[in-house]
Amino acid sequence: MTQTQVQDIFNRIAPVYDRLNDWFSLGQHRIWKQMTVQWSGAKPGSVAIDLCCGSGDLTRLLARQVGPTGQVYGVDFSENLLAIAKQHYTWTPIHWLEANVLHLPFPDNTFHAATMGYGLRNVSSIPQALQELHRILQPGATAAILDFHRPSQPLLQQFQNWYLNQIVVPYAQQQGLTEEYAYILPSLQRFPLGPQQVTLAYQAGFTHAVHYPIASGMMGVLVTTKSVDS
Ligand SMILES: C/C(=C\Cc1cc(O)c2ccccc2c1O)CCC[C@H](C)CCC[C@H](C)CCCC(C)C
Ligand SMILES: C[S@@+](CC[C@H](N)C(=O)[O-])C[C@H]1O[C@@H](n2cnc3c(N)ncnc32)[C@H](O)[C@@H]1O
Repeated sequence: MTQTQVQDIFNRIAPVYDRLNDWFSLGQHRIWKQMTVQWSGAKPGSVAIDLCCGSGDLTRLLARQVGPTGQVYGVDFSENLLAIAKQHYTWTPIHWLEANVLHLPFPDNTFHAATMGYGLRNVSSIPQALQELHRILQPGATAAILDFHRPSQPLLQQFQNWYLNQIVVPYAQQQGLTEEYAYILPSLQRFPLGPQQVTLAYQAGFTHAVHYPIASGMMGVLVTTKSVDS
């Protein structure tokens, strides 16, 4: 799928994106995103960035974590999802940026922490995204990258496939978004498993990387740190 096709998918689902995420995950995605913020190591006063921020719910959790003395940037190339993100008020001002995370307009070694929620599986080049992420992080900084994951247990794999095909897609079809949500399962099947994500992080220059399966292995968080000697 090309970058433009991905951009079009998210521009089209923008009006229902948050609501369907809450429904389909029974609200659990908010917990998964809070876990991601915790794993990023962001703390009060940090200068942090949320890549592929979409409608900004993870970005707002990051802003709450860094507090009024910190700074947060939310970056996405979906104009329609960013428009939704900008509608929300937050105590900590968030800098919203419409940009491609493969070509970020930030100097090297800028950020104390980074998050990415359900973005890595959707970029056109995972290695390039990880290299750009490594470049903008300060030495010693950590990124936490949340996405789908394929559970190792066959029964859970069958449940995940069934849920996506028999619950998610049919309901999305009622919203006229069949193609958009039918994209999830094949994108998940192409997505590297945890150990492969760790290898990709090391190849991008990170010196520490761990993948944590969550939600019975149906989701996962890659936590990776840039060397203090970078
Ligand atoms: C927030 C979530 C998914 C974000 C998301 C990511 C994508 O790449 C998409 C691509 C195309 C359309 C939409 C998305 C998209 O919304 C995770 C929660 C939403 C999921 C659709 C629900 C998946 C649920 C698990 C497979 C099983 C959960 C079982 C339990 C009932 C919680
Ligand atoms: C599934 S949404 C995730 C949104 C949000 N992070 C969340 O956790 O709900 C994936 C987002 O990645 C964005 N995206 C995909 N590739 C991108 C790229 N190369 N540059 C910027 N944004 C990108 C899409 O526009 C979309 O908003």
